[in-house]
Amino acid sequence: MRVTLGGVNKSFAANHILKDLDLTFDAGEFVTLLGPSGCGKTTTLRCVAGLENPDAGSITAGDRVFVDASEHSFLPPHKRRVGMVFQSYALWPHMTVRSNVAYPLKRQKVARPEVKRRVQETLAAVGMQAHADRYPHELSGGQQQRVALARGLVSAGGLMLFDEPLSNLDTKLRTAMRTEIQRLHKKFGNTSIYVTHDQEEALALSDRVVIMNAGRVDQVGSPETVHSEPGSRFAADFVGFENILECQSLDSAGIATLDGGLQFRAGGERSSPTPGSAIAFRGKNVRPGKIDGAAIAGRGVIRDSTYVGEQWTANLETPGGALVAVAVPAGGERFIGREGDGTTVDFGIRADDVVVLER
Ligand SMILES: Nc1ncnc2c1ncn2[C@@H]1O[C@H](COP(=O)(O)OP(=O)(O)OP(=O)(O)O)[C@@H](O)[C@H]1O
Repeated sequence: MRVTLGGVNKSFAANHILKDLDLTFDAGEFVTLLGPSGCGKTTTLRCVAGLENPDAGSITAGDRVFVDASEHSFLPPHKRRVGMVFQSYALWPHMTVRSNVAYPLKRQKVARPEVKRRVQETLAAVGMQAHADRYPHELSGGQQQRVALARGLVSAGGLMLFDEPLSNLDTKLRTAMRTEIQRLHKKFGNTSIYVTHDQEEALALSDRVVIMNAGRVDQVGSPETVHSEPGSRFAADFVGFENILECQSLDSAGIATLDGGLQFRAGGERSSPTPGSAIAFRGKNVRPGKIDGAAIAGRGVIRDSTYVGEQWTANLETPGGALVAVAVPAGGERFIGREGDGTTVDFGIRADDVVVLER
């Protein structure tokens, strides 16, 4: 089911939360809304579910109009046939697993034999049929989340909404449930809209990632694109580019002077800097020594070196006062761990590891 949001705006009192949101989700696609706390992800999801009513704009799903503010039309939530899974599971404590999953179908006035069949089928799909007669408090967190998934799936007429469903689970279970969500998404073929602030989760699950910033779409792209080619300073920072240096000036040969006096010589596949642009690179791409054909080459004093298990992190303080964050694998041949704070080292960054940010 194709879902389209056109010009969606939503305010709570004087706070303008969603600002002219245009988004399209293709049939059967898995799309994640990724962004920091408060950027409006949940509000977007709640507008699609019908739990909030946008002040302006429209939302359509397939050939159905969920809401069109200009026409004052609003389809109530239970008529949208949307499956929703919440962080808190939101299971009814006084109902068995079976009754929890059957609940949305009963609200839709589905005939009894069909309710029975669909509940059984869905509980089997999430591996919970053996626990059908238990109550939520008799289940582990992971099992409760499976029931919540089943309840969402049973009522999803082509559209599933997930609001940080894995946040309450421990790391190991979270990874297992991620695989499970992917498997169920493929099996049921719903369009899935998934909200998270966890970058790794978004990359692992999605066909496309929507990065949201303060109620607007900042960037939309494949997981690979948003990870390696962020479109803005905000997106770069959010997906973990530790270094974002402003381009202070540009000479006629196209060499940019960055914060702290570092120089950037454009090359490779990436575009050239322009005045007002910034340069971003990851700490793991800062290489030790003098690098042949480096786009950025410098020297810095190692500061703040910290061992964090798999790697060392540190800042390299350049003579011009810039701090360049580095992350190097622990136990390797590379600098930081061996040299330690206070040592001056050469470093370089290759052109292919640098992204030029125009906004
Ligand atoms: N019912 C409400 N009344 C007033 N303000 C609200 C309401 N719901 C959300 N907000 C505000 O809207 C903003 C966006 O909230 P929303 O829950 O959509 O963000 P989010 O991106 O999902 O963040 P989080 O990851 O923390 O859930 C926040 O500032 C929040 O306080």
